[in-house]
Amino acid sequence: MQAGPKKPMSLSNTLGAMGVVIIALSLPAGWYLVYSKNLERSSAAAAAETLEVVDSALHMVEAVARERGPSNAAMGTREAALDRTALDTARERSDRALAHARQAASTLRDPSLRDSTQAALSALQAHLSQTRQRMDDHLGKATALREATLPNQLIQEMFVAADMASQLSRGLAVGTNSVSDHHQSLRTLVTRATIAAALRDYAGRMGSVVSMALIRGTPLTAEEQRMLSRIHGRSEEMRRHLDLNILLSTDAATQQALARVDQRFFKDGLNYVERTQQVAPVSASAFAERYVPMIEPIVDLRNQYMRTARDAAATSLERSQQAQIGWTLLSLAQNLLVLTLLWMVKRRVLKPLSQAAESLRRITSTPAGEEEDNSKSTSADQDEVSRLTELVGSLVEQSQARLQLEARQEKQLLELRTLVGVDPLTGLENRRSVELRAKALLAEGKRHGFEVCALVLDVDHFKLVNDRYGHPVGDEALRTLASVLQLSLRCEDISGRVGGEEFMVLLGYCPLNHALDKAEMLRRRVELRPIHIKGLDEPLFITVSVGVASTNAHGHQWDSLTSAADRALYQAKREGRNRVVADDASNSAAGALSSDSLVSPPN
Ligand SMILES: Nc1nc2c(ncn2[C@@H]2O[C@H](COP(=O)(O)OP(=O)(O)OP(=O)(O)O)[C@@H](O)[C@H]2O)c(=O)[nH]1
Repeated sequence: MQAGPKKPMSLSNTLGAMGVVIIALSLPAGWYLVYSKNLERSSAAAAAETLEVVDSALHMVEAVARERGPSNAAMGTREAALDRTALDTARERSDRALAHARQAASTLRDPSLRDSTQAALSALQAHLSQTRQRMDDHLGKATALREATLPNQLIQEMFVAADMASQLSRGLAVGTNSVSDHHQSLRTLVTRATIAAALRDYAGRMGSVVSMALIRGTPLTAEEQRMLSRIHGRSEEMRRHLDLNILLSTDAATQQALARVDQRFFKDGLNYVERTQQVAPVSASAFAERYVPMIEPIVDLRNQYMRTARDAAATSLERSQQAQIGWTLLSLAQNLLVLTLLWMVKRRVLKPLSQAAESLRRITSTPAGEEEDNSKSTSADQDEVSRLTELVGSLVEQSQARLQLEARQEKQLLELRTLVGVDPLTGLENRRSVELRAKALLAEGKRHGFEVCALVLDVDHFKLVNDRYGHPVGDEALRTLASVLQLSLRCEDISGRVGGEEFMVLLGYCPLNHALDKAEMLRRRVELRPIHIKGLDEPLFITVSVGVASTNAHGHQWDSLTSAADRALYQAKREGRNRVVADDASNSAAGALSSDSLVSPPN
């Protein structure tokens, strides 16, 4: 079987298909956009949450480092004078910080980071417990029985605990980096906060080393000297890093915090440690009292970094939430707009087009009985516009045919009217009709003995009207004259156009004096009737000359009566036009009759 020619799709269906394609393309694009914005938002949320965990870890690092001070003091105090209050408070603070860090770590989204953090926290807790137990055993012994080298070992173990806590916080900071790939500023801030926390630990270690010597009451050992210079070296390294940050930082609060660390720890604090070794020794608690406030600005700096990081994370989260909402709404609005546009085109363009095509189809449909033109395509094969175009084409064809038909009909009507005795220009009777009816009237007048008068009216200087204003204006003048006749005569009077600009009126049962009055009235009305011509400012006026003849003078014969009226008309023309003249014989007959006061007998 051979496949037929492919049918074009209707515009409505094309529009529908376009809508489906646009929506099908834009939905995944919109979805992808919203999805990627959602990823950014959850990445920002995860970064903000991880920051909290890092912050709690840094607090823990500090708490563990601070536990060393009371531990040192306790180990350097004689058994009898031992007051554990400060030590217990410091341990409780460390435990609280550890518990808080453990709780915060449980919220981490990355399971491997969460598990490794929990494991590191457990290890730290175990190490601390063990070290504390050994310390408590040591403190429980009488001073004389105490092992002399154990405090140093235990302080070393506390250093290990601090190292474990620092390592844990660095691991978390690295974890934060992976979460906040899109948040470069967060990464930098967390790294700096970690450095500050590490610096705080090193500063504390310096104090611990010096305190131990002060507690012992002996100068620093060679090992302690090496340890101090190592710590000093690391601290200076961090200082260089932080000084570099001063140059990079644009935040005034951070710059102030950095300047305070520089002044209080790197200048005052390190000088004090140096002096304490060389000049007269002080008590451990007096040293701690002066030294600890000098390292506090490092904690402030760390807090400042974390504060800035938290603010940046919150701003980033807020922005990404707004962006997600914005893009979701935009994507929805775009789809809605496309659908609305398509719907409007369908409703405002295609529907009226179809309705217009349907109306045209009804107008142009082949009348019943006639055969359909099979060469024309059917509506099902076409779209709305081609259908409408074809229908308009056939409507134009039909109108042209109709116009030709109307012209033919008008011509036929003209011929018909001439045949039935109507003058086509004025609508009055033509010469033939006037003559027929006049002869009937004359015959009746003759039989019943009544007088008939004939009036012949001729437009004066009509040739001039034609020559000056053109033939159409002349025609209009003739129509005006005809309307004056129609409005002025009785229905039983006979009137008609018998020549170019010549009209005739026959009045039955009419004596000559009445006929003359009537003729005068007609002449007057024509003279006064303005003819308004398009394009002319002033109206046109015409006059007529009227010739009148009576059967009383000429008998009831058509030829003799009309000849007499014609003669009277020529006389009126000769006498100057725009006047009514009765022929002499008619006047005489009327004169004789009026003197006799008699009605003329029938001929
Ligand atoms: N517009 C128009 N002119 C017509 C018609 N029939 C005759 N005429 C014109 O009427 C004019 C008659 O001119 P004339 O016979 O010279 O008479 P006139 O100019 O009226 O002069 P007088 O009768 O002597 O006053 C001619 O120019 C004819 O062409 C018609 O149906 N329409």
